[in-house]
Amino acid sequence: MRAHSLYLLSRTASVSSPASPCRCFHRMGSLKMNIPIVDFAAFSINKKRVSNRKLPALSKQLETAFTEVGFVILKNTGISHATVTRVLEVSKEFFLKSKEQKGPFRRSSFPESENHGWVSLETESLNPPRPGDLKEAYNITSLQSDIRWPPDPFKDIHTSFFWQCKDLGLRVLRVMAHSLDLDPEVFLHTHGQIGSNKNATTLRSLYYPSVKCEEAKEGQLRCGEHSDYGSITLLFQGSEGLQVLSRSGEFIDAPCIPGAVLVNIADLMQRWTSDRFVSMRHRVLLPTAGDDRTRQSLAFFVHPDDEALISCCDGSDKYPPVTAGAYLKERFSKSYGKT
Ligand SMILES: O=C(O)CCC(=O)C(=O)O
Ligand SMILES: [Fe+2]
Repeated sequence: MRAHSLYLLSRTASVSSPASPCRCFHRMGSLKMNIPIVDFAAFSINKKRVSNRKLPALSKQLETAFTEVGFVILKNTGISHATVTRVLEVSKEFFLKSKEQKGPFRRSSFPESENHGWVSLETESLNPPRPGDLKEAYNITSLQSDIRWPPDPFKDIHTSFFWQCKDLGLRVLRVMAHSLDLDPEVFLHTHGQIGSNKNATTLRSLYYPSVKCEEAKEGQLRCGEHSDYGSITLLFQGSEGLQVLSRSGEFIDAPCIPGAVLVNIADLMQRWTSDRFVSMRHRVLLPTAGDDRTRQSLAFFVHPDDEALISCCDGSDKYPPVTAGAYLKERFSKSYGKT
């Protein structure tokens, strides 16, 4: 699902007139994207053993969501709202520190893990023609014992959340394999090294500071239009603000349901499934004028192991085989190209 217009303005949002100093997009109405809500209790991470009885129905629901919308909302995953709130709270303590305190954790200061670390405001453009995104992020890609961490309890809280997300991500992938009539283990084998330096899976804590939209640059957003790069993404939103591109080409507000997890297909998975599962673009607009609230979210980007060779699972040659590591390197070079 690639859309080609420069900034992808949508009918649900309009840019303020040139005469106005305010550069916000203004949301019109309260239409919400119709994303299927699926009860994942049968595969909850709290269940040591899962019964396959519910697998056919569940895999059908995921198949419908991922072929038609590219997104699904999972309830009863076993990751509690309280856990998410605590991770957001501890992350925020870090983001509120001074630049000097955050500097030593900057992305690119961890030679053993290229994507790991703090991303400062306007450093990344997820839609490269736009100015840098008005967000900060902390990427946790490496859990090696010698990696430096911000002060306690950052490490423990984020590490424990990382493992919960890994568990949930692998359970979702198992159900997806069933949806695609593949060996149930196929995605598990290709995602065997999550948490090691041989796999790029990343827990990213995002912080969108308060913005005065009249001070933003022309075309600048909190998070530019993009699709994710890996296999699937688990997204935990602290508050509303995400918009998702519909199949009819409009950006529509995604619901934010406390305790639920938004899961989307990412680009490598779309390629892997020969476009059967769709990786849809999404974005976070600037707040409307006078809204000085900050926003937070947690994204868990699930990636195959760097060495995993991704070729179309239907046996077609729609896309040439590519290793997950090489593909990701190419994508990062574009989104961080302007630094
Ligand atoms: O903050 C959000 O809700 C979305 C962030 C996102 O899409 C991303 O970082 O890839
Ligand atoms: Fe994203």
